[in-house]
Amino acid sequence: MTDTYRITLAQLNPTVGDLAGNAAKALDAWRQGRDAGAQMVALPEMFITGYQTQDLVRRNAFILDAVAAIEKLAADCADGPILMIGGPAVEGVKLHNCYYMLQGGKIAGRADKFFLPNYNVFDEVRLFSRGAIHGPFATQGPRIGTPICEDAWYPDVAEAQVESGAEVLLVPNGSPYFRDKFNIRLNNMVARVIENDVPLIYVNMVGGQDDQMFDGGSFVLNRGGKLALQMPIMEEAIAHVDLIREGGAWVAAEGAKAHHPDSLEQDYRAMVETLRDYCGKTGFKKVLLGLSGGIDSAIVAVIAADALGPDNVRGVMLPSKYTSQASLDDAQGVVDALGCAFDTVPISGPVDAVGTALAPLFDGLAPDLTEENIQSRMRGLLLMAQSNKFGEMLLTTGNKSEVAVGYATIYGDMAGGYNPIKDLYKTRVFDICRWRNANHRPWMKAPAGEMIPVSIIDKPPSAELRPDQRDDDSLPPYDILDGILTMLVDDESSVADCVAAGYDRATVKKVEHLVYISEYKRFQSAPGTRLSRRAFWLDRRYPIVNRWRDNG
Ligand SMILES: Nc1ncnc2c1ncn2[C@@H]1O[C@H](COP(=O)(O)OP(=O)(O)OC[C@H]2O[C@@H]([n+]3cccc(C(=O)O)c3)[C@H](O)[C@@H]2O)[C@@H](O)[C@H]1O
Ligand SMILES: Nc1ncnc2c1ncn2[C@@H]1O[C@H](COP(=O)(O)OP(=O)(O)OP(=O)(O)O)[C@@H](O)[C@H]1O
Ligand SMILES: NC(=O)CC[C@H](N)C(=O)O
Repeated sequence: MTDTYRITLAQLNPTVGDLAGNAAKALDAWRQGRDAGAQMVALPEMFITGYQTQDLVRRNAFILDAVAAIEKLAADCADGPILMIGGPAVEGVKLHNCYYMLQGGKIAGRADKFFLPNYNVFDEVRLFSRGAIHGPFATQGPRIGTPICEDAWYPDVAEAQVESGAEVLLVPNGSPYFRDKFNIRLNNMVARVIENDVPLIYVNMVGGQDDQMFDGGSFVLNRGGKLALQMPIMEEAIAHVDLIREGGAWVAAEGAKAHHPDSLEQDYRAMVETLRDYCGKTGFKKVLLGLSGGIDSAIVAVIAADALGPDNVRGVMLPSKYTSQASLDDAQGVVDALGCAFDTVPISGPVDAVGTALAPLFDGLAPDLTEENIQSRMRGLLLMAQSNKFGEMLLTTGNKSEVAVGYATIYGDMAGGYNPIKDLYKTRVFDICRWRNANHRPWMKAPAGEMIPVSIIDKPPSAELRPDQRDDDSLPPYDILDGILTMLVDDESSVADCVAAGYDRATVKKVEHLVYISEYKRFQSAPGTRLSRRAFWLDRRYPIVNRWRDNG
């Protein structure tokens, strides 16, 4: 028995399915821990496979490969600290989400997850079986209980482990970001510490996976709930925590406490990091986007340049006869500030050609939305042609307000592979633009300063698909629209609740209707960064065919 015990916390970014790559990262962290004199190195939940695996983890061959990668890792780490790593395991016909202890060249133990989250973005009951609550792991230092992520959000698992002798809790996590989630995590972990009177070590994963951002922010709490160490958010980090036995109980030595930025900065960084990881992990080095001179495409260009570097972003202006000089100037202003490439491809010729092709069929019919949408679809076609030719992924630029009410053209401006602002309401797009113009951080690859010209922020939003068009011709003003959407979508409020909050009933009913009838568009839309706990895709799953309306 020793009276001090060093644990290395490895807040790292795995890639789903990259078993060899994830094992190499784990081995590197283990070496860093060994070189720092640690007795244990702790990685997050399901690190060997990456997270979330979704149905990939139901494939037998994948599970066998993952377990083989863990066994190889055990052999590679035979001589030195214990390695703790998350991964799947099969027990009879049951599949478990587990935390493995690798020691002495082999798998020395395994704890299975008890509480399987099955809400919002999680479907773990579909994937895994509940395990039995596992007792603490014996070490040369403290006995360590390991509730796995959701296990630590309820009292039962930690309590059972401490009752059976755990002196420290080590919680491996795959906990994805939504705005202000850190405090929810902290409150839950403080509760476990107070209930059980033991220190708690919380190790979270970091990095983007499809829509989700795993935001790291690992930490250590001492008895009484006092913060002993806090790691940075949204970046890889390694930290060592020394546990010291004092009067029969273990105490974590005070360590560095990284600053956590405010929610605007966290949202912005989540959009940058998820786009960076989406491109990096799928193999894209470059992106392109239609740059209209409007605010949505401007902020997406800046996010992309911060994620990939301005050299890897290309803006394309596709003017029509309705495009104003101000829009041309504003689009130019964004690329000048960012220093990224810019091309212009006028659409009037191909739009006229489509009109000519359809003229015999449309003869005698008045122009309407059909012709407006052809412009948008022509832009989608021309942008996708460039994506094919140059290997650049097309970004799509619809904000959450537009995505919610279907204010976008299917197969037109909805064309594209990833949408970083999909979960950002229009009113918050303005806040984010002002924030980025005034702030710069080392993780941003684009220059500091005013990347979004003030003229873009100040002008009324317009799709410019007909003369003098403005978004508020078709939609309520964005402050009202976003207020209603926040209630209907994010808070799941009733129509009556919205009216009680002061919104006009007819406007609420119109917005409700638009949300329901645009489900088919969202079903066919690009994935995008999740920033809230009600992002479109996994948090909110509605039928496409649906005649019910709230008449309250
Ligand atoms: N449930 C359902 N399942 C499958 N398909 C369904 C459907 N309901 C309608 N549809 C189909 O969808 C079509 C209507 O959708 P869609 O073609 O998108 O056209 P639609 O939604 O009617 O018009 C596009 C709207 O987006 C606005 N907008 C805003 C900002 C930018 C842009 C831009 O393009 O740059 C556009 C534009 O002003 C207009 O209000 C219909 O032709 C119908 O066939
Ligand atoms: N003239 C254009 N040139 C290039 N792309 C365009 C043009 N017009 C529209 N697009 C593309 O279609 C998208 C949707 O247009 P929309 O008008 O909704 O957005 P925006 O112009 O960026 O912002 P805002 O809504 O504030 O005007 C744009 O973000 C852009 O990617
Ligand atoms: N992986 C998990 O069990 C995640 C669930 C957990 N409550 C979280 O989001 O932090």
